Amino acid sequence: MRLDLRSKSFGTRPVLGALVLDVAAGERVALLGPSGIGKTTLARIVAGLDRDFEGVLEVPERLAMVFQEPTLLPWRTALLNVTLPTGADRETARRLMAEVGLAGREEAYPRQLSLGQQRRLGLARAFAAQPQILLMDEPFASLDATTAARMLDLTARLLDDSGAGLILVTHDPAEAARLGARPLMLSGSPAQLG
Ligand SMILES: Nc1ncnc2c1ncn2[C@@H]1O[C@H](COP(=O)(O)OP(=O)(O)OP(=O)(O)O)[C@@H](O)[C@H]1O
Repeated sequence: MRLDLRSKSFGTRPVLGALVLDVAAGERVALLGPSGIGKTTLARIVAGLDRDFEGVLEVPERLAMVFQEPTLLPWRTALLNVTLPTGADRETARRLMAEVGLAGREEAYPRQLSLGQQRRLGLARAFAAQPQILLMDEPFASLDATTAARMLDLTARLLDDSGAGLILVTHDPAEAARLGARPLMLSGSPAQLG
């Protein structure tokens, strides 16, 4: 994917200046930088969730996004939370649920799952979409250390198996290193990323 951003503002307030973000197929990059610098804004632009910017965006057909909040459908079972938004078949969904340690919980509703389990379900859903690029915005924040480490390991394995590229928004350079993601630092000045 490639984003040639000229500028991004919220109303009259400029948030991001000119930058180029270039991510080759299968490549993993991490967007790092201080709070408020615009990491989430940049990820939302790449995801197609924010089209109100000046610039040119080229993305592959299949993108998946994992947020800090799992954003599951509360009135659907865990299995349907994987199949419905992605179009994946039930077998694929079961296999991915098993890979993230949720075998046997297919018929559970999100509220019956712990936060860590909901996050893992969100991860299974993301990979069920067979993304060419996975976008993750602080996906390991507010998890206890053991759960976060487990999620990181799972993410690394699923990325290895699928060959998907990664754009990770994080505060933590160690997370980027664990996932083999090239660190890209957002700073206040015009940037060339990639
Ligand atoms: N919908 C919005 N409307 C107006 N301003 C916004 C909106 N979303 C973000 N901003 C502002 O844009 C700037 C960048 O926010 P963004 O969330 O992208 O930063 P971030 O680097 O991801 O921060 P953090 O690491 O704290 O999540 C901030 O000053 C924020 O207040």
